[in-house]
Amino acid sequence: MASLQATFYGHTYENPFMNASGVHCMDTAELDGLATSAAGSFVTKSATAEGRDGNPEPRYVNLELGSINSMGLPNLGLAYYLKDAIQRQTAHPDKPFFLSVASYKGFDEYVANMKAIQDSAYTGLVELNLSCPNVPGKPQMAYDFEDTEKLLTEIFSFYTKPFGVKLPPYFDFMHFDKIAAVLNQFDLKFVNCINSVGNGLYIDDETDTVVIKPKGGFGGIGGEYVKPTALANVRALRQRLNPTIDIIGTGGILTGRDAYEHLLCGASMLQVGTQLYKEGLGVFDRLNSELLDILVAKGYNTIAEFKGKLATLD
Ligand SMILES: O=C1NC(=O)NC(C(=O)O)N1
Repeated sequence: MASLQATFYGHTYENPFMNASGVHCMDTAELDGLATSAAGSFVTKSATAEGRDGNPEPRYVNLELGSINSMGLPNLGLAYYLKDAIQRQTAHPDKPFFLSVASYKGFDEYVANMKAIQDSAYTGLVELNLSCPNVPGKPQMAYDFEDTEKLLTEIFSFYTKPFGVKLPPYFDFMHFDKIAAVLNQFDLKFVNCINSVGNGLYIDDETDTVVIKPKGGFGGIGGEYVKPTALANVRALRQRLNPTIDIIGTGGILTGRDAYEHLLCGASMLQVGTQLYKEGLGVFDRLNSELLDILVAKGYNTIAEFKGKLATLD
């Protein structure tokens, strides 16, 4: 009997599907919706030290082939998500989830946020977001290899709980090599590839105008547009990272086939952003059904039978 069970950091999830941070995860009510949906797990909106309104609207637009966003890390603040997470881990110890952490101010805030989690009663997984492309004037941490190494060195000097990092897309083998060489030095539990493809531009064909307000219309791109880049990053990082570091595949998952391809490239868990925004929580019922149909059609009983087994033409 085919099963979509996914093992990740010592827990067996009913299926590999989750939301992508930022979608349907702003507050306790939205998180409760994810927790009772067909998703195997879920992640919170990236928290900064203080709550933030984020960038001016319009700041998210659905497009025919995906989405563009420049939210600017709107969130209710780390203390809110920590309180929710501690209540949640106590009420449902059998349903682990991910707490996403970012930084508005840069290096020092990343450290302070991780110190706050280390000193808290939260014992679950953390997704350290090193790749928000939408804070005006702030570079994406993970595009600075030296700073990323410095930050992880500082965090691992005090942080003893399990965590992983959310990466931006890379587009050059030299960059795949460099980020993997940095990450392989640390006891990371996972890497999430990819965050949105940063600073794209979409023009409205009736008004000849950009469609989002922040940064003159520049925003992170998600959806069908990004699947080839997402698959490449999952595959390249899987080929380069220590096997102890799992991979979460994010980017361009609209169908069971897209999910299957991310798994072929080596992903263990799968995050859905744009299509969850467009379709709502029912997307998880559909994706589970479509992915299961693919396993059955191919004669697989488990994901392990094909995970990471993308064939090449050599
Ligand atoms: O990491 C992020 N990626 C995005 O595409 N958008 C959000 C945001 O702007 O808050 N953050």
